[in-house]
Amino acid sequence: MSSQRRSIEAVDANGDGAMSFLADKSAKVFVAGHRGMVGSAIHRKLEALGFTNVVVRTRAELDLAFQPAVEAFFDAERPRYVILAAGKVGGVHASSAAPAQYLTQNLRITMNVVGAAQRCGSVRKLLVLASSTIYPEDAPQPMPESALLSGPPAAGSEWYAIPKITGIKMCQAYRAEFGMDAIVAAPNNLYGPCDPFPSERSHVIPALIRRFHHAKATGAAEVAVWGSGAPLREFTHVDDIADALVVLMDRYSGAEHVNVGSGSEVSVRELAEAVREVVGYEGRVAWDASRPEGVARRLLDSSKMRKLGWEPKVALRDGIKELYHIYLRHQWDAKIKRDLAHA
Ligand SMILES: NC(=O)C1=CN([C@@H]2O[C@H](COP(=O)(O)OP(=O)(O)OC[C@H]3O[C@@H](n4cnc5c(N)ncnc54)[C@H](OP(=O)(O)O)[C@@H]3O)[C@@H](O)[C@H]2O)C=CC1
Ligand SMILES: C[C@H]1O[C@H](OP(=O)(O)OP(=O)(O)OC[C@H]2O[C@@H](n3cnc4c(=O)[nH]c(N)nc43)[C@H](O)[C@@H]2O)[C@@H](O)[C@@H](O)C1=O
Repeated sequence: MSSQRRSIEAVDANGDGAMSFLADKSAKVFVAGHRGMVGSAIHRKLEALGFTNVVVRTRAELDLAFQPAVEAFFDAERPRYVILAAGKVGGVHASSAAPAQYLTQNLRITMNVVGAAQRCGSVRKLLVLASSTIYPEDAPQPMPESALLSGPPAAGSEWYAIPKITGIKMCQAYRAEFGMDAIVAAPNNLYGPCDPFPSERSHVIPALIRRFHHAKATGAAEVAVWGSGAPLREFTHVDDIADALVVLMDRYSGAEHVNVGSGSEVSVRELAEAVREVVGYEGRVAWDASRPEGVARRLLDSSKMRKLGWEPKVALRDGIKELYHIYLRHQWDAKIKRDLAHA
């Protein structure tokens, strides 16, 4: 069967005769974190697929770190499916700069959502987002799912990685004790629309787009990029992740988490060169060794995800071009707002 055909066909994933996710488009689906990069991509994807009852809440409406509110929400809404894409997320510098917030916010959100989903009794399937940072720095590359807990996560990333590992273990525990169909996806570095562009805490791609654009606009002779340029990373576009999450919701039911990565690895140096070219900046790149370098390599073994019929579609350069256009549109909108305010 072709992967295209598999990707649109609804199957009985659990083998229990219950309707599959893709055949259940009028069921209530709660997407937690729908304004974020992953949450907005899955929200768009579900709407495009024809899901008619997707429930969302902003953080102001529902603080997922506050247990009584989360339980009241689940009791009132009684969703059939839940995708947990909310959390405190940031680039290489962010979690070590705010370790208490990363550890406690992410633990609270995961515990509250998984716990309330089980307690309310309506949830047929729950998907939690982990991350490739769960693996030890010396894991074999590409990293298989079995490398989990074969050593501690990289120093500095533990504040973010430990709640992610806890999420995997919670899903396994709830599956074992309550028979809950709780699954976990572990993506590698993601990029795409709704990845914020601010400076210090952002991920590398929006940070570089912003910096190269500013240098081009001001005629700066060089742009500083963090570290040595040597680290290797695997980037996956969020629209591809949204496809993968739908495949998992529809076809996967197992205690082990599932890696999701594009399989295309680039060095930070190659990435910076690609962003420089897309933006059209003609100056120099200067490597700033005083800024965080991150782990040397982080490539996922995504063969399990591929076997489920998922293939990434967005090439990195196309994704960077799309993001640069979004950035330019934001700049233009901001300029119009400023001009109107002063008119
Ligand atoms: N980005 C990446 O490269 C990767 C991400 N992941 C995982 O994917 C998931 C989504 O990440 P991503 O989309 O990038 O993150 P974003 O920061 O883009 O989005 C996270 C969302 O969670 C919401 N949120 C945070 N705290 C709360 C809270 N207390 N109550 C309600 N909502 C809250 C945020 O709301 P608000 O906008 O109001 O702050 C935001 O909408 C996370 O679990 C992350 O760990 C995994 C691998 C890589
Ligand atoms: C899977 C995992 O992915 C993310 O982990 P990360 O790889 O640390 O992400 P990053 O985008 O911050 O850095 C990637 C590389 O890029 C280099 N780099 C150069 N110049 C800048 C720069 O200006 N900013 C940033 N942030 N990095 C830079 C930086 O030194 C590093 O080598 C987590 O945020 C997390 O969300 C997650 O789950």
